[in-house]
Amino acid sequence: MPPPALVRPRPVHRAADLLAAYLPGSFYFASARGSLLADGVHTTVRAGHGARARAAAEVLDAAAVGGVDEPLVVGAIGFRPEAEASLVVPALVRRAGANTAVDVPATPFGSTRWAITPRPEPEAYADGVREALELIGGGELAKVVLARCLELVAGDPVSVPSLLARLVRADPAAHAFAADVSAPGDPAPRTLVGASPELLLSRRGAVVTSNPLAGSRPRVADEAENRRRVAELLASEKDRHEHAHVAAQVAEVLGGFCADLDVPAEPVVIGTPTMWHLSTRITGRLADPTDPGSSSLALAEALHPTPAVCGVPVGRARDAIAGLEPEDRGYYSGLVGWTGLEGDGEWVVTIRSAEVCDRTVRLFAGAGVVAGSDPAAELAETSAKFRTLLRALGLEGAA
Ligand SMILES: C=C(O[C@H]1C=CC=C(C(=O)O)[C@@H]1O)C(=O)O
Repeated sequence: MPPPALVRPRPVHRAADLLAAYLPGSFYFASARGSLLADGVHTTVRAGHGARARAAAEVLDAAAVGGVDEPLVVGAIGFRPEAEASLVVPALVRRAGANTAVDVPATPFGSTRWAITPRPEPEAYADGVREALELIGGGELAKVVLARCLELVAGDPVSVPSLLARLVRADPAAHAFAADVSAPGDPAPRTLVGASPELLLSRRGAVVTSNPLAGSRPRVADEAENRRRVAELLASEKDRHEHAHVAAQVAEVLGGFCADLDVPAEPVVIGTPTMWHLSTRITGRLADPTDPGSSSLALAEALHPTPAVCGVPVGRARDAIAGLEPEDRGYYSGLVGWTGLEGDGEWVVTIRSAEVCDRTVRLFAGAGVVAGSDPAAELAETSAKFRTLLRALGLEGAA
C-alpha cells in the first residue's frame, strides 16, 4: 500500500491581520474572493509587452518544479505597451478571506501640511476635452479617456500602510492593492496603492468574469439627490454610449477565448463611496482552460487597455492621450493582480490609485469623452474620482 499523502496544514489568517502585516515592499491585493499578502522575491518576471503571460507561465512552472507550493505571479503593469511592469513570484504568500466592514482598524493619517499641484491646471484639462471633442467631431475618434494628475507633497514621508488601511476601511468591497513599483533612479521605494472598483478579469477554473465600468456621476451625501443622479445616469444616452464601447470591446475579446459568454443587454448602476457608475458584469466559460494562452494574465493583457481607460479606436485614442495629457500615466490605468500555476487569477484596472514615493503622492483620474461630453462636467467628474484617495489622505476638498 502506498504511504498516506503528506498533508501540510495551511496557516489560517484573518483578513485584518494580513492588512495589518502589510509593509512597503510587500504586495497586497484584496477582493471579494479573498485577500493576499506576498513578501520577498523568489523570481522576477522579465518580459515585455505581449510576452509577459508566457514568461509568467514559465517562471511559475520552474518555481513549482523547484518546490514552491502553489506559486503565484503578482504585481502591476503600466498603461502604455512599452511602460514598466513589476511582476514577481514572491517568496511567501499568505491568504485570508475577504475584507469586511467590521474587522479593519481605523488609522489616523499622519501628514498635515501638503503642497498640491494639478497637472495640467483644471482649465487646461477642460481645453484638452474640447480638443478631444474636435477629434471626435472630425470622425477620427469615437471615444477617448482623458486623465489629469494631482501631485501632492507632504511635510513628512507618507505612510503607505496607513493609506492602504484607510482605503480598505472606506470601502471594504473595493479591490484594494499595494504593489512595489520601485524603478532605478527612484529616490526612495515607490508604491502603487489604490482601491479600484473595476474588475478587468477574474478566472476561476474555466469561468471568467469581467466587470467593465464607464459612465459616471459623483455621489453626494443627500440620498434623494443620489436617487435622482442614478436615474439620470441610467437614462443618459451619452453615458450609455460611453459605456457600450467598453462592454462591447470586453465581450468581443473574451468571446475569442470562450465557448459561451453571457453579456447582459442592459447596464446596471453600481456605487462606490464617491461615485456611481454604469456597470456590465460579463461572464464566460473558456473553450480550452488548459491552453496557457488563456491564463488570467494572458486574458487581462488581451483586454488591456479597455475603452474604460483608453478609447476607440485604441491606436488613435493612445495618440490623443499622448498628445493631450502632459503627464505620463505610469501605472495609472494599467493593471494589478495575480495569476497562478493553473491560470486562475484576478486583475483589476489601476484606477482610484496613486504612486507614493517618500513625501510625494501622484494621483490620476480620468473621464471618458464621447460626442456630447461637456468639458466642465468631465472636469468635475475627475475631481470627484480623486476623492477616493484624497479622503484616505485626509484631504477631501483639495481637488
Ligand atoms: C478612468 C477612470 O474611471 C473609469 C472607470 C469608471 C468610469 C469611467 C468614466 O465614467 O469615465 C472611467 O471609464 C478613473 O477613475 O480614472
